[in-house]
Amino acid sequence: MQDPANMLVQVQNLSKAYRRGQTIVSALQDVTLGVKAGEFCAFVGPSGCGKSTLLNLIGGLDRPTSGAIAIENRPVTHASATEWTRLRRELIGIVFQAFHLIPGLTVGENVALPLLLRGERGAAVAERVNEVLAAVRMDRRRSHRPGELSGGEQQRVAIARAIVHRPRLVLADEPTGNLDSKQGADIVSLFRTLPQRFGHSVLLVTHSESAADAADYVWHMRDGRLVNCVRH
Ligand SMILES: Nc1ncnc2c1ncn2[C@@H]1O[C@H](COP(=O)(O)OP(=O)(O)OP(=O)(O)O)[C@@H](O)[C@H]1O
Repeated sequence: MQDPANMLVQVQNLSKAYRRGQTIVSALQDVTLGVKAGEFCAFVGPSGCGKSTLLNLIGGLDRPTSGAIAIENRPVTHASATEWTRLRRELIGIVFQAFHLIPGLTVGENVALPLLLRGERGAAVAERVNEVLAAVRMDRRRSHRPGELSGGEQQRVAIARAIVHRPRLVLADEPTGNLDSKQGADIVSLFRTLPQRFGHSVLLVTHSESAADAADYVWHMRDGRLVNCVRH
């Protein structure tokens, strides 16, 4: 058994069922796992096996049917929507397949948003935005709008936005799904190297074998369950 004190994320017997008309869909069944600070963990498995459901539960974007989640040893299973918003502002960054940048804002303004939402202002915001944009090699595009960037560049900006508030945990759901293989490999290498510099953990949901290969370990999922774990 792993020492709970070392765990950034602890998931215990987590299950999620959805009602679809008269039937109950069991999306996640009895999942237990722990993630340590700084670890890069990938989840792979066939479509519909519950990967996004698991990530959404850990990020508070959905609620479990049963089981428990703790982040930094804080029980968050029954956190309210407001508490989850605060937790995400403090501790969690999320990267989606579809980038979700705000088209009317510049790259710099998009990346600054999580800091502004926390009430931060002034030179410290500009400095931090510059630091993370440089880390994803997008500092020269600070004044561009998302529509002027390639998909890979937009995803690099989305990663900068996800780490700007120094989260302990970054959740990424199919972040290379809209990219060609070269851009995808670039994004995966950022997920590999950024934790070494910024110290966060990464949980990555992917269909890509090569993306999963970059992780410290890979959980294979099937029918809502974790079936085995491969360490690299
Ligand atoms: N909001 C919902 N309402 C009903 N069923 C849902 C809902 N969200 C997910 N499901 C079902 O739960 C199961 C797991 O879905 P999930 O999206 O977690 O799988 P996945 O492994 O991420 O799939 P993919 O690789 O295709 O994204 C699927 O059968 C899906 O149809």
